[in-house]
Amino acid sequence: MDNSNVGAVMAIPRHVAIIMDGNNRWARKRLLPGVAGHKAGVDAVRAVIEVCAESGVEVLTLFAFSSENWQRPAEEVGALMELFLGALRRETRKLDENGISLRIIGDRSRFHPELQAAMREAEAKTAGEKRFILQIAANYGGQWDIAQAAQRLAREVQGGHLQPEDITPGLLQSCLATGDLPLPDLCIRTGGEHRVSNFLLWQMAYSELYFSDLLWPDFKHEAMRGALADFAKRQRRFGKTSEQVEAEARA
Ligand SMILES: CC(C)=CCC/C(C)=C/CC/C(C)=C/CC/C(C)=C\CC/C(C)=C\CC/C(C)=C\CC/C(C)=C\CC/C(C)=C\CC/C(C)=C\CC/C(C)=C\CC/C(C)=C\COP(=O)(O)OP(=O)(O)O
Ligand SMILES: O=P(O)(O)OP(=O)(O)O
Ligand SMILES: [Mg+2]
Repeated sequence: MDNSNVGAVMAIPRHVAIIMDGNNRWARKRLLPGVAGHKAGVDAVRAVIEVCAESGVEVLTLFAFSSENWQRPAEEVGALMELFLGALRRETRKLDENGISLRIIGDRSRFHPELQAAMREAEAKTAGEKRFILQIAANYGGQWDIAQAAQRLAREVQGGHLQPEDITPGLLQSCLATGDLPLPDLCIRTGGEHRVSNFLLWQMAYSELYFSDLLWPDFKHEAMRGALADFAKRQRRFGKTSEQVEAEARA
């Protein structure tokens, strides 16, 4: 499977994925409740959308809530759900007016019906040919994504529409929640931890990883531009040698 894409040549990532970590620590440092950190994090969301859209990035995927985050205290989970609902109600029109299409990936069945309805409405309102796709991962887990793709394929085999040997990495990839989008070229994690926490496990096979010690609410325009500049300096080899990649660039 060819995992390379145009972004590799132009040095602008087509798809940026971000683990927005460090909101609670940001709040604690200010003696504020954790939810104040999540609220402050929404401004950083706005800043990275602006920088990515103006830089020519096509897809931005933000990890807003993992399949493991249900284990947090009930008050925090409740506050996050309120924040999601508020953002959907407040920001959908602005997204549409700015040529941004919203998509939500993850298992929605566990969300309150009101939140599920707001998600569907926001997606419908912003659907269509857009310059930029904002993808929010909510109740998302990379392991869940691979399992749901396997289930879809198993149903096809069971129905007699597919042979087991037809299941290739490319076919499985097309059944992931991000199936029709380019793979993430750049994956950023803020908050100083160096792990992927069950984010886009399959899709990150060849992503460039960028770790920032900044806590998410502090990751604004300048920090995002710094991450893009760092990406532009990297040589992506996809298994080849430097010499091969350089020769291809000259050709
Ligand atoms: C288009 C184009 C090309 C234009 C060019 C011109 C140009 C520049 C245009 C600019 C466009 C412009 C003006 C943009 C402005 C932006 C705009 C129009 C709107 C802003 C939109 C906005 C604020 C939000 C949009 C989202 C939305 C409408 C709704 C989605 C609702 C939803 C489901 C989620 C919302 C996400 C959100 C807003 C907040 C979530 C809270 C947050 C910040 C982070 C949560 C952090 C958390 C709970 C965990 C951390 C990360 C994680 C999920 C897991 C890993 O961490 P964890 O700690 O669990 O790991 P360990 O246990 O330690 O391992
Ligand atoms: O963004 P969060 O809630 O994961 O914060 P922290 O990592 O500081 O606990
Ligand atoms: Mg965290």
